Amino acid sequence: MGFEETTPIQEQTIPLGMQGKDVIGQAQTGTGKTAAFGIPMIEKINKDLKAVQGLVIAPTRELAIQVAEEVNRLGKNKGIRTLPIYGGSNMERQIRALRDNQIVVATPGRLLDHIRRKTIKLENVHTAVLDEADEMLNMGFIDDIRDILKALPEHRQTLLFSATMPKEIRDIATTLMKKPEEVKVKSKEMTVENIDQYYVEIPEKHKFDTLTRLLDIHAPALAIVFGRTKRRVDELSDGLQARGFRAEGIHGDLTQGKRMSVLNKFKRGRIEILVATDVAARGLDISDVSHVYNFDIPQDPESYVHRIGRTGRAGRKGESVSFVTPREKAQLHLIEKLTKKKVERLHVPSSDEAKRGQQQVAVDKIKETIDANDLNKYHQAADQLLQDHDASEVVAAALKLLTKERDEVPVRLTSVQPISVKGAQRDKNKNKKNYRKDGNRNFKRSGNNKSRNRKFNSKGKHGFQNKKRNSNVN
Ligand SMILES: Nc1ncnc2c1ncn2[C@@H]1O[C@H](COP(=O)(O)OP(=O)(O)OP(=O)(O)O)[C@@H](O)[C@H]1O
Ligand SMILES: [Mg+2]
Repeated sequence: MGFEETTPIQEQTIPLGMQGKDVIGQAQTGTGKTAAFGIPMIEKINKDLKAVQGLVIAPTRELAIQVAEEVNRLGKNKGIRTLPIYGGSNMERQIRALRDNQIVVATPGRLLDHIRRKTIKLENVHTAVLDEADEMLNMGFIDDIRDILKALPEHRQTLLFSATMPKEIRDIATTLMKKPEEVKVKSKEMTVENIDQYYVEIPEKHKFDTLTRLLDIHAPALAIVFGRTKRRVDELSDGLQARGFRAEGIHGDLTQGKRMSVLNKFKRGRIEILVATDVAARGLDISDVSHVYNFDIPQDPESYVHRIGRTGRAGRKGESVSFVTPREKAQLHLIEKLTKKKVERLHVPSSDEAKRGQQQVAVDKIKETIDANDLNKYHQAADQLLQDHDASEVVAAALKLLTKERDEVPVRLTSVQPISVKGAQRDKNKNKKNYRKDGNRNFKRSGNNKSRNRKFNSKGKHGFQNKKRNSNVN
């Protein structure tokens, strides 16, 4: 797969996995936890036994598909096949496919359906993995997980992985495991060092204009904008489209087909902005995501870690910006306490700065075109133009043509209540129920494997450094 060295979590947990130990593995987002459990699982599969021997459980359909794809690639040379099973897809076809796959990656709901209908045989499962384990052991899923684990052989290895692992959840976890080894990759911060983290303090009513300005200034390759509710996501993606961005929304009320198609378009770069609820917060591995915007600050500090972790993966650089209304400052502090990392304040950009940002994109395009050195066909026309016009005039006209001038159509969003720290605690339980069940939180990964040949690195920082205070928001 082009990997040159193991990541720390892989180095520390693969040997334990091989020894048959139960493991709770915690490491930052994008650091290769999938292979950390996938490699030892594949190593222990008996190729000659045509039965399910390894089981991975993941919270969303699309994550199940992505993990199955990665494990499939890892097991390819050994001839080990991995099947994703998830709700919303054809049951009969899954039952047939189950016959020749030795590893299954499943969402809890659909797996329980198969267990209850006795359409899956689990007596040969020797390794079970809970990916995003703290999520899987949270209110929404815990009962299903207990039922699933009961259906597995007593003699088995259980592996739990996540970037976050609150203590209460870890305590529940240990009751489901046999003397687990706890591996926590040592790092100062819970978030990845190569994500530059910023916040803007801003009243609710100015958030949208600020978002579009930041998008113009940052010119992200691919960006994810997180909103708090499904309605919010719909309104945001409509608003962004109205201002000329290629944006689409994804949340639990859309059909499976629609979610898949939006996500695939995003991976191929046919849309540049994915607007999402927390349904897209965990596990998704899309390498070109350069920016994450928390349009609404997350209710749950753990969710912040996962959301911003959609960028800065496998040693790449990333940036995150969280919008905080004045009454939500306490929530930001709670996040900083969990991540042990200070989030830097970013000044709110003015509309002039946004315009300069758009022009800069045009300037960069021109520079890239010059560097590409393929202009022979244009020189004659260029010389002609320069005879008749001043050089600066010609370049300015070219820039004007290349600059996407933003149509500042007014966009009004339904306002939402600010998050209060107390409210966040109270709402937590209520919320977990909302995304329960197989189906609401799902994504797929494309076969986009470019840029695989690389080492993990976390090189020095770069990026915008506009930390001046200024709240000029017109
Ligand atoms: N040793 C390695 N060297 C280089 N790239 C790797 C290595 N191991 C895994 N990767 C790649 O790193 C990316 C991130 O891996 P993965 O999705 O497993 O991260 P994760 O730790 O599960 O993150 P999250 O907490 O967000 O789920 C993937 O594209 C994966 O193929
Ligand atoms: Mg993962």
